[in-house]
Amino acid sequence: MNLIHQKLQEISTLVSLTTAEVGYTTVFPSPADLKSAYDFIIVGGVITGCLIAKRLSDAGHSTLLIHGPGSLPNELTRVPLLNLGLHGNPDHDHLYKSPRLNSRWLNQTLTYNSGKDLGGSQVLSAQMWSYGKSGDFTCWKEEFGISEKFSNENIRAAGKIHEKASAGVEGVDSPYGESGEIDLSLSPTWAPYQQTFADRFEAAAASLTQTRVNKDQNSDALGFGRIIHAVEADTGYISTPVRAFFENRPLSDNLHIVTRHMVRKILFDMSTSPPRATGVEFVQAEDREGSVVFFKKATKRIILTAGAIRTPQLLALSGVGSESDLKQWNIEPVVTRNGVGQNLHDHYDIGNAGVCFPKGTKKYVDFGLTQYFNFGLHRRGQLRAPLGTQSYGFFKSDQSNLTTSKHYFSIGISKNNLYQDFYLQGKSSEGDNFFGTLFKQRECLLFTPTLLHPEYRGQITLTSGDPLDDPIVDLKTTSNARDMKLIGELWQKVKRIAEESFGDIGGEFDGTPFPACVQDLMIADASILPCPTSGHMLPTISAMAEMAAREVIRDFEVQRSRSRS
Ligand SMILES: Cc1cc2nc3c(=O)[nH]c(=O)nc-3n(C[C@H](O)[C@H](O)[C@H](O)COP(=O)(O)OP(=O)(O)OC[C@H]3O[C@@H](n4cnc5c(N)ncnc54)[C@H](O)[C@@H]3O)c2cc1C
Repeated sequence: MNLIHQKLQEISTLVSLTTAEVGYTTVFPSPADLKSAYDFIIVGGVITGCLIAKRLSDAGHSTLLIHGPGSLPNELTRVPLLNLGLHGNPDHDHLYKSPRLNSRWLNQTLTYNSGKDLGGSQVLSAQMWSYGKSGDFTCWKEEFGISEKFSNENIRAAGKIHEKASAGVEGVDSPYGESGEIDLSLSPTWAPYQQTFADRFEAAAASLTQTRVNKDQNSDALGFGRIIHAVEADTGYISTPVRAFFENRPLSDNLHIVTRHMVRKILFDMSTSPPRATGVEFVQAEDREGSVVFFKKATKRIILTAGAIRTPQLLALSGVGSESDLKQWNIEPVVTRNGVGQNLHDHYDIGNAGVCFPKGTKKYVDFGLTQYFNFGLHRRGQLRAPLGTQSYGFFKSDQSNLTTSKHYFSIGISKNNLYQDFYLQGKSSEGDNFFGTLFKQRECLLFTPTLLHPEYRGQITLTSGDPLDDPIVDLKTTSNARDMKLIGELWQKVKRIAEESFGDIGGEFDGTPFPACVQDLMIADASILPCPTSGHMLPTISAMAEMAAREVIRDFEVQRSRSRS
């Protein structure tokens, strides 16, 4: 673990210990006080789970949301950037492990971050919101047979309600979209560099993908443009699902939320065909013996939003899984589905490609202690843009030619980024101790070449029949020769752009294509996404959750009016 990370963790642990979970007690009853049956039970309080729970309960359905093993995100982790301190902290991060890679990859074990607290990985995330482009969704339909309902147009329309016009950072006032609970602000641009980078990106994109770059990344096509951050316009806080949907808002009596508990089984009625999900069995997250087991019924539906890793695990443990898993762990089959736990994938990401400018060579706002005070007292300043990321570029392959075997990649530019290598490898005259590097920040850029459509496919494997045990997460990222070749090429391209533009690039690369930042790989809920889009996951999955909630509400309205007539 790097030094800055370690310090941030210490700060966030301290904050966890000192911050009371104020104002939530009535919202979170103890399991003993719950009703025996609800209309809906939602498993996993991630952005999708929180959103659907809010919508269903507001529509009059009694709803139980069960989330574990974490609890509420603590106060200071809402401050952009300090949430990095949760990464690698076992109280807040599942820290899933891959099997050991082979010797060619240095026998390493890869670690995947995944949030434990209510809000799931969004609590750990960088809060960048950009949609993919229409070709991604066409590809879902054409290659994976996904319904037309999940077209780019429908996803964008559903996500639009959270794109709020606001001046997120001083001097920026760009109207965008409507208003919604997830408070999205636009980050400022890197105006002086924007054109230079756009030109350079375009040239590199053209040489790699033989296509042009489209400038408007947030329109149908992807290109170079601004990114939206989930930062509340009023407070500057990160807009987590908990804040967006539950905090300081009148809550419907229809909604009960239980944290620190894990659902360990979905219960089925086997007398119907196909079997019907009727309830859940759950235990306290620390209760490994399962000495107290709770059972709750769902009269209408159970909605699984336990994430890309735990949703397949829970399905398998409940008897909906591959023949081999069910047999190995003596699980009574409900329905055999060999696909459960397969087809796991995400983008490739190479980090650590930073360029630092010595202080004073360019115009920039110093990122010092005053920034923290400024944010703390007035919610102003650079910290209102999490990580200081101010713009982003995406390249794309020819949209008409989009298949999963074609590749995409993106390059991020970031200012005041807190990645270790920025600080420790930059040419700082301020020394490289923690405070020297954190508070005497120079102007930095981050390039993140990303292979958005890799060919590799990984899998989730059960390690036992105990739901509290982590499954093995094996993305098999290094298994595909074409992916490895492309990622190496991308790195070289980015390195060249950085070197030609600004001199030395931080970090050494020996020509071997190794996904260095793979431990920070993002895991989206692969149980609903057939393949990652070329944007970020949060807007797409929250838009899908809006659509799901609407559909469920409509379904039950129709049923109710039928039964009345
Ligand atoms: C470090 C990091 C940075 C990221 N940055 C960005 C970004 O900038 N932009 C972006 O769009 N996306 C980002 N992402 C990705 C984004 O956060 C995820 O795609 C999204 O949160 C995934 O949501 P999910 O529904 O799959 O579930 P997850 O967020 O994985 O959460 C699942 C939750 O369910 C709980 N759970 C699991 N099993 C059970 C059970 N049996 N009972 C009760 N609860 C259970 C888990 O504890 C967990 O908290 C980032 C992710 C990470 C890890």
